Amino acid sequence: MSETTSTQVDILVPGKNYTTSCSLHNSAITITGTFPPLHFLIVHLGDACRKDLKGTIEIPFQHVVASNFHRDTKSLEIAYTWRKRAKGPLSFTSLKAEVEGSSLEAAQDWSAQLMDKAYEGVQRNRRLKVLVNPYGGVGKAVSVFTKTVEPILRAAGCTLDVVYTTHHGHATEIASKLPLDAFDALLTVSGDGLIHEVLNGLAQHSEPRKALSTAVAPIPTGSGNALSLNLMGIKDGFDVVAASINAIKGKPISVDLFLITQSGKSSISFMSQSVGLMADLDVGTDHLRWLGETRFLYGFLRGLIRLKSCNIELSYRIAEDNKAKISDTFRGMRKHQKSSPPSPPIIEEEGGLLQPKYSTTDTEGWTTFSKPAIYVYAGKGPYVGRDYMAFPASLPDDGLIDIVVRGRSSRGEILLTLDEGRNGTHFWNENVNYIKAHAYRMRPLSSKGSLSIDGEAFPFEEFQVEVLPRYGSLLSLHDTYALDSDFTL
Ligand SMILES: Nc1ncnc2c1ncn2[C@@H]1O[C@H](COP(=O)(O)OP(=O)(O)OP(=O)(O)O)[C@@H](O)[C@H]1O
Repeated sequence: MSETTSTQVDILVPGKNYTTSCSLHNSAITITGTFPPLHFLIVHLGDACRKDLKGTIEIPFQHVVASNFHRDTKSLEIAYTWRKRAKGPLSFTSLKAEVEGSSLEAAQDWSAQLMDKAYEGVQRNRRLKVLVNPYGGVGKAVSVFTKTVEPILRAAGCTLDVVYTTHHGHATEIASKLPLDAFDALLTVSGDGLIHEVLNGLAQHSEPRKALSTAVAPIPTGSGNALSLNLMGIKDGFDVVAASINAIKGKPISVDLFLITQSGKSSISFMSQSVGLMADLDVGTDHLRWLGETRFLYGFLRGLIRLKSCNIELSYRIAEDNKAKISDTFRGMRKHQKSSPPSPPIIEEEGGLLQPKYSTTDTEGWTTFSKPAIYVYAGKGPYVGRDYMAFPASLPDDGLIDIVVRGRSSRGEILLTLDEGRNGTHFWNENVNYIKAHAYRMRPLSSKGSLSIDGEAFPFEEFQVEVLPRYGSLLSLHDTYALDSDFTL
């Protein structure tokens, strides 16, 4: 066991035909005893529930969803998540048993202590607004929600207000009128498209800053689930059980958002903007949602066959474009910044949120990128897909946007970069420019092209982007982006 010095409240639990002993430690409970063969086999292959040869399993507190002791029946029920296979997804289960050898008070106290530890520093019984997109991804959101996610949220004592979206724009309508004090968090059972809608709805709220401070938590059921990957990591990013744990136990973190201005209209982006080859991944593959993530590969290959430079003019308000310096800052922040500093008090801005600070005609202090490019990809959050860490130097709240510009290249070179993109090493590729900026602007120099913002198609027309520092709030179990602990630039 990893912890030995701790609260030791043991309870003997004779189940229907087996006996176990539960103990509280510093970071986990242990259940020791003689298990019936099937239960033994299942439990002991687990990773979250570690084993030893004497028949002891360990359940980290973070995996404990609920513990209830029923005095009338003297029964204890512990609901928790665990992995059947070390690299497999999380499953939700519960252990039910009768308590023996302890007083009612001791058992009650033990169960209460377990709950205190399982929810340390976290508000329990969250009030959740849940938006389920029946249309997203491969169309399984409804059954995933009702069969897998909802039982976990209910077991955790959450109050749910569930809406199944009926049309494009529905989530924006709901978020724009959200009664802000009625909910602790807003869950999207969807892909990134619905999150884009939700954030735009919150920005259109009568109290936009307060509305945007509502913590958002994604349950990944779309074809693009980048936000979930960034919050939960590669291993758990597509795991709806892990995402449910995040929804009930994640802590709010502040993140930067982007304000997009195009043709006098403003909107919010939280993830990325792309033109050129990388926009082809999303734009025009919408009708292939049933393919799941494969639609992005199809879009990429189609773009690669047609390969051409994107005819645009890019300019930006630069913060840094020296890769060594960007890398140094990134490593320093990862090392020292375990959690974001507290958010400043919310002050609603006059004239509403969606007022750009930079005029679109301003040129002073703007740098123009003059070389030809195959694509420009700008955004926040390292992963844009499971196989593509587009912005490896991204930090959730540095007040900057990362801009990646791929210079003119052969198809072979691009394929190689794509492979480098799995772990972000394209950052160092000399044909890749990596810029940290406060704002940028893009002007198409021809009428043909694609612009993708957060995976949605936008008109291929001039637009400007500026960072809204720490305007957004997300739930996270990791305080920052969930990268492998050994990841470095
Ligand atoms: N009932 C509905 N019918 C049709 N479209 C809907 C419905 N509800 C939501 N939508 C739209 O579905 C789109 C895709 O949503 P979502 O992000 O959940 O799925 P996705 O497959 O991951 O898409 P993307 O990869 O583009 O983000 C959103 O733009 C949203 O407006």
